[in-house]
Amino acid sequence: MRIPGPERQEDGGLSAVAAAGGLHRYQLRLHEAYGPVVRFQLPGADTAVSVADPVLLEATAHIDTRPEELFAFLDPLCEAGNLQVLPADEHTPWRRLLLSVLAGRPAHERHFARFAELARELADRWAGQADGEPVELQKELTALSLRMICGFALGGAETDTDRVVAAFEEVLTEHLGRLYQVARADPRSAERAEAALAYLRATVDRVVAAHRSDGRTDRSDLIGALVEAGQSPARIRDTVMMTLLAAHHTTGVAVSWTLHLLGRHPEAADRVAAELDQVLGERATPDYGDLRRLTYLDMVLKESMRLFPPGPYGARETTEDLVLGPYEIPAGTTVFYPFWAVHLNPEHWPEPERFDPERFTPQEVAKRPRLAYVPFGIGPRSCEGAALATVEAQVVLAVLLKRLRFRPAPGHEVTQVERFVLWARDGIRMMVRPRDL
Ligand code: HEM
Repeated sequence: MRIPGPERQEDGGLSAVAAAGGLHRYQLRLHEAYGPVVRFQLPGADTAVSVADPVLLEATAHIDTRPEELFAFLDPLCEAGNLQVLPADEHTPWRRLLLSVLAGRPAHERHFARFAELARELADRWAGQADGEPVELQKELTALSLRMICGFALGGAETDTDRVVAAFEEVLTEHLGRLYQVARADPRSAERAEAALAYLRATVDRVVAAHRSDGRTDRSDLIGALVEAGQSPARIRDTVMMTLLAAHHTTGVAVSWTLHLLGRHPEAADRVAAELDQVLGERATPDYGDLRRLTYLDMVLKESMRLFPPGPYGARETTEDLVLGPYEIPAGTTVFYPFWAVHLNPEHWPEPERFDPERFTPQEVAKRPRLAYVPFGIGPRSCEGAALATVEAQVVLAVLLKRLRFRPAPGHEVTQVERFVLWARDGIRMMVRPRDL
């Protein structure tokens, strides 16, 4: 059966996306009009097939190839081949290695105290915020998660975290600016980004050299694991760069969207605060072992990533013919993953726009198909950092919400824009006050 979809447009689909108010709204409209499988013009990829039904998605979950053209903007950040589009035979061992560190409890436990300390410093600063002055959550929380992941990936002692953070920001401003065709304020931005990238690579090389000379490594050490597995110096540099890139915006925005939602749902914020009081007592910060007892906080975080998935899309390329329900998809097709639209599919999420953490009780989760909720993507190219990101987000939320209360800044409108991550166009400004006041 022929896959339904709109007529082809001369401009490659750009004006249709713009007229809908962005790719997400366009996806919602397409799926409403044509059903769960839609053929459409995806800017940058000619034709793609979008799948918004979690049961049909299962038939794509094994695909291990991404379309190269959609990820070409990351080429300049990799020296040994773009990690997002590595061929499957190279990707599989690399993924296994990353998972052995990022998903492992030893790494989470080892870095936990530092994560909590960084969150506490931010809570201290916000607690002292002048009365009536809002804070900008998105900027501060993405900066916080960059600090966390720098410490995680590069270790502490020999690395100047402030300088690494500043260098990474330079690289990001230039390369994301190119992607989104945003004019850079600094005419020397490209030159500075090149120098910053060289500095970051040299920093990784120094950490690698230190590992080689002292020969010790354990399962909590990313660079140690890469060195031990015999990865080339260029691949190690690329992996650190990609980890910083994948980790900091996503985790920071997950926390800021969660606080945004709690600010608009005081009854849920009260319940989170009561849970924190019960689990932590007088303690200001959780231990690693406390996290699994913060069940309501976890439900809130999940509901937030359903409504505002930090990574709203994914894509694959079929390497063989595929049957999707009544449709046949030939090899070489771009399959577009509209994770955000999947999260709003009314068949599995009644009143999909409503914030309701109760959707994530174990009983409710068991009623839904596995792929109805996919904030970390699908299959062999899904996010290797999912477990680490969850620990980071939980500890930051626990520390902030034990101490502080957030409410919307009067007159500030929060507007979503789809970038590399789901971003708030003008930031997320909120009023913060200590809970005991
Ligand atoms: C809340 C935070 C995060 C969210 C929502 C998120 C989400 C995602 C999504 C949607 C993808 C694409 C998956 C797909 O195509 O199926 C992805 C890929 C990836 N993420 Fe995350 N991520 C987060 C944090 C992190 C962290 C902390 C790290 C590393 C420490 C990380 C490392 C990666 C890597 C390396 C990939 C590429 C996967 C591959 O090609 O094998 N992410 N992430």
